[in-house]
Amino acid sequence: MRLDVVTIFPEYLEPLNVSLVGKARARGQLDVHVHDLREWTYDRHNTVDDTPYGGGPGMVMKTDPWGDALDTVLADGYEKGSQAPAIVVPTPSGRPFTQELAVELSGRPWLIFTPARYEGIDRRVVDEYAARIPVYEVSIGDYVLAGGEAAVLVVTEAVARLLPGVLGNAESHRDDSFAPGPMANLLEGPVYTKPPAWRGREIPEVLLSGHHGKIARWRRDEALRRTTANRPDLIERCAPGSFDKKDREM
Ligand SMILES: N#Cc1c(-c2ccc3ccn(Cc4ccccn4)c3c2)n[nH]c1N
Repeated sequence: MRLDVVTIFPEYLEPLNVSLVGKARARGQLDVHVHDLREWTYDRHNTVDDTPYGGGPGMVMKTDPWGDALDTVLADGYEKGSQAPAIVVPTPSGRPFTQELAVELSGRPWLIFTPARYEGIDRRVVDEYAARIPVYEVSIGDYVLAGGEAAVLVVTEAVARLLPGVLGNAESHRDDSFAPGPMANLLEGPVYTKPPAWRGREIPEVLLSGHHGKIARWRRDEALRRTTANRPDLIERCAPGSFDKKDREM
């Protein structure tokens, strides 16, 4: 997968050099290019913003730098053999970024992220490119950030971990919160490791029993308990009859 990021804060994307994404880059599973939007400005102040038409607070990011940057990025990718790009626009007004959307994006060969600042990008930029390639406008949550770079880090990590061979244990996806299967729409339950006792707190006995069926049942019960407590909305999403009455009275 090729990832391009166009930003006025390229240093914000330094975390893409470390940990899971950094290792995937080193193994050649991810080809990441971070671009400084100001390289496509030609005035002495490298201006990327201007006042909003219609008045209102803040500034809007100008069309030309984004158009020139995206044209250059697209030309470079095509020239190097990349195909089927999609643009990902982080925005507070976007569709919720979910595990399902992460799975969809992980199936694409080339993502171009356009994290903006100020009040966002002139709408005509999105309209220009949406006319010829898929554009995903996504929000990582119901809170307001000052820009889209943090969202790029979130989306990139959620997508990269789904790429074949990136997560060491191929089974790890199976128990993901929100992943399809028996744990779909359930949050992960508690996890434990050695020592068996710590400051007088012991491990749930079932986890030391070696009885895989009982352990699986306990984990599912704990996931249901945590989901009921923290995300009752997810319980409603589960298929009717997923849990018998006893399950839900825990
Ligand atoms: N994803 C995501 C986001 C963002 C986000 C993403 C990109 C930009 C570019 C500028 N701003 C500031 C801003 C504040 C208010 C109204 C418009 N724009 C962004 C905020 N906020 N919250 C999320 N879940």
